[in-house]
Amino acid sequence: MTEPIIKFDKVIKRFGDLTVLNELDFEVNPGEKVSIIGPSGSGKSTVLRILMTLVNIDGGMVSVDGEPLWHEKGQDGSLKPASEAHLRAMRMKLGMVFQSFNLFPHMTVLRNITEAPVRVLGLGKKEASMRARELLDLVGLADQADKYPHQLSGGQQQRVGIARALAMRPKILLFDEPTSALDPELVGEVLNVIGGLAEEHDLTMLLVTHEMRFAREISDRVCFFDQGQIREEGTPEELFTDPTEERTREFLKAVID
Ligand SMILES: Nc1ncnc2c1ncn2[C@@H]1O[C@H](COP(=O)(O)OP(=O)(O)OP(=O)(O)O)[C@@H](O)[C@H]1O
Repeated sequence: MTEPIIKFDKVIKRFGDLTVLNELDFEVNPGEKVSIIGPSGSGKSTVLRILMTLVNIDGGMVSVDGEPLWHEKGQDGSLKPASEAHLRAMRMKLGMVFQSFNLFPHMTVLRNITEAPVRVLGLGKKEASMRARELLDLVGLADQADKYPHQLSGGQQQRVGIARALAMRPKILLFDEPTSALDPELVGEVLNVIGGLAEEHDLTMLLVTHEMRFAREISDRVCFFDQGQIREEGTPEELFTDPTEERTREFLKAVID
């Protein structure tokens, strides 16, 4: 059996009195494209933030690529909280595309993409530029390398965000509502790029989205989150056409109608 590349085992996350993840069990297999859907506040983005090591967990265990993420083995073999060095090493396995692009405003498009590979991976500038240009080509922006983010549309900026995440060659790519900050007419171009990646790459993809039609098209599996747990999951066909849970039906009716 394939080992999951992402595994949440009874994970608890609280913010003060609010329990956001309530003993969450969740797995993603290598190469799988999984969408997380669900009502606002159900903990979807928190799952991504935990994976990016932006927020710590309060209980349970998260593993990425077979290794504990928030823990590491001490000399006596027991698990202790992860050191900064362990978190940094684990973070390299993941890339994230943010809702608000998060590009460096004072750097050109090319430099936005080469910066981390040069600084973090130690790539030569020439090689990093060559790879960045290939990635810009992949996202349809080969002719925008020397522009600054403010000279691009939101859709173009988000495509640079995708190229920038890919430049670090992550095993897993996370998308946090990648189109929700865009004007409606710019959503399609970003979804096309993500859809193309999903089709052509063996990259593992985990996507939090409100775009139901898109989740349906690109996902191998869709998970419906509710109150910090997976209420229902299945193939897009199963979940969207014939959900078994009343709560899933209500949610889909509200967002699709
Ligand atoms: N840093 C934080 N401090 C306090 N509360 C937080 C923090 N981050 C998230 N929360 C709360 O945790 C809950 C879950 O947040 P999360 O962003 O994971 O929800 P979501 O399902 O992604 O929602 P949405 O679809 O609205 O983005 C929300 O009630 C949110 O207000």
